[in-house]
Amino acid sequence: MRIDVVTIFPDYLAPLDEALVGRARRAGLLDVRVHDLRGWASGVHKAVDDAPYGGGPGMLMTAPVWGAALDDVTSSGDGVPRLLVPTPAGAPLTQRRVAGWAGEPWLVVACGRYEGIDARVLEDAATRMPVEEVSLGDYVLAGGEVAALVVVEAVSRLVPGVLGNPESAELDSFAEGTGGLLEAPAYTRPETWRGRAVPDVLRGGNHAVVDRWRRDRSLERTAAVRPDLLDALVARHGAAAFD
Ligand SMILES: O=C(OCc1ccccc1)c1cn[nH]c1
Repeated sequence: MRIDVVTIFPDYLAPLDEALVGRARRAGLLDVRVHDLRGWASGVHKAVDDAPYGGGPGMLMTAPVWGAALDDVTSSGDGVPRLLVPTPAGAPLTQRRVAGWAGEPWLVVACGRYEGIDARVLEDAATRMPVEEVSLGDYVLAGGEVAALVVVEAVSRLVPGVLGNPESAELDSFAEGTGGLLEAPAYTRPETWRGRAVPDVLRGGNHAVVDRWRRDRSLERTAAVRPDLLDALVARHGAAAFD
């Protein structure tokens, strides 16, 4: 899979050289390319922003610069990429969307800064490729770079071969393996730590009992922390959601 990231702060994406994503890049499983948007800005100041029409605070990133950058980046590979744009105004990021993107051959992530990007950029891009605006949550960051790190990491770990043990992705919270519930509490050695013992059921060898115990803890935790997820499960499976 290829992932391109366009940003005015390329060094903000340095963490993609580290750990899981870094290893996958070096193993040739991921082709991640970071581009400095200013490479497509002209003039001595290489301006990428300007004041918003209609007034309002702050500055906007201009269409000519983003248009030129996206033209080059999205025509530099095989086929047509899916363009992802982190923004508070986007649709919520979910594991389901991440899983869909992990099946794509090529993603491009556009990192906004200031108050965002001139609306015509995404309108224009959408005439040539799929474009999705994505929100990490109902808060505002200073720019899209941190969100890009989240999206790249979430997608990368689902790319075949990237995770050492593919089963761990199946048992993530929100994944199908846990039936869309939150993960149960987990334990490792030592068996007792500061007077707290690992639950007996986990130290026995009975896998059916362990699975039941984990499911019950997942249901309890989901009911306590994310009743919305539980409601969705019940809506989908009825009482079987508690099996
Ligand atoms: O702040 C965010 O994106 C960066 C961004 C993009 C455009 C203008 C300002 C900031 C964000 C918040 N939740 N999800 C994404």
